[in-house]
Amino acid sequence: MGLCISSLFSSSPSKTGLHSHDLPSNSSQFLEAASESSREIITDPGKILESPNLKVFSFLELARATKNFRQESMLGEGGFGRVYRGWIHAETLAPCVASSGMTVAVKRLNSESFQGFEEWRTAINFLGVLSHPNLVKLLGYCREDKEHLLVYEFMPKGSLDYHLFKRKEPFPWDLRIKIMIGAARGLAFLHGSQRQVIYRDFNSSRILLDSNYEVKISGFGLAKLGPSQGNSHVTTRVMGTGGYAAPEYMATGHLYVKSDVYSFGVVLLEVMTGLRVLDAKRPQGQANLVDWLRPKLSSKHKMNQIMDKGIEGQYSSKVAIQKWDV
Ligand SMILES: Nc1ncnc2c1ncn2[C@@H]1O[C@H](COP(=O)(O)OP(=O)(O)OP(=O)(O)O)[C@@H](O)[C@H]1O
Repeated sequence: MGLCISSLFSSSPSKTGLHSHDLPSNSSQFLEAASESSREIITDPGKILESPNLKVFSFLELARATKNFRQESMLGEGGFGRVYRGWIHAETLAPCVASSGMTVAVKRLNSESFQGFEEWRTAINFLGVLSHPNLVKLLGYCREDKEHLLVYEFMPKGSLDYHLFKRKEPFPWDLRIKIMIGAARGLAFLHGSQRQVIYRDFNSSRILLDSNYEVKISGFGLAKLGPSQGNSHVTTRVMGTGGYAAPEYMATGHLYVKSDVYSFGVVLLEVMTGLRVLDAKRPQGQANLVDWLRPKLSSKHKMNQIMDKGIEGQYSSKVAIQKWDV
């Protein structure tokens, strides 16, 4: 499988984490106040595996596991393929009948897409060796003729963007906080290895949730190894999701570890306001959440105004403002 990524990491990847000086000021304040995390991050149980521990599935096995990729098994659709619910035996990982064994999410990449293939390969290279409670677990993959598939553990509570923007009742504050802490730990693990990993596409649809609303960062199709020694950034084609990508990366193609931290700050803003980063239906001047709200972030009074009205009373406004007080 092309790159041997595991050899590029140190064996103790989780010591540094997200340092406050790496963060946009608001995110930094949030992380310090909300997670009290430095001690916990040091004992983070993430690890880099010596070699990938992935099952190679046949296409037939995955067709069986997903009931032949039928419509009712579909969980969602991304830019490069569809994701299906499937069932495999928990120990042997062999396909089994629906509702027995363990549920998995099977991503079937569009066979004609070169970018889809690149994302498939990158996801295997990184998730094959990176193991952390806040990163989604890749169980295996399949490559047969033009077919490229990935088999992930199933995340029953869906994605953060669903809970923030699509469900009817407001998503509770305590879960929002819990999720941002989990996401920060996942990113801290990626950033903490000697040869850092830049996730590059951090956004609220990439934050998947297990049955206890524990975060599993998914995707990894755009992940990149961080700069080699002595360099501050890697130069690369501009990719990612509009609204979340750091402006200097968009302008120059220079990708920093801090580019992920910028995206974390954008998701944090979505979590605080309950609003999507980009929404052309909002009044003029408000379509881009960051452009609209950035000037308000330094004012305690204005901060109160931008918090999601649906969760009023669920948090102490003093605490919310303190976290943003810069
Ligand atoms: N492990 C999983 N467990 C449960 N549902 C999942 C899982 N992975 C993906 N999904 C569902 O499938 C949908 C599509 O996922 P996918 O990763 O293909 O989309 P994406 O995030 O837009 O990525 P891309 O556009 O890069 O392919 C997600 O929105 C989610 O609802």
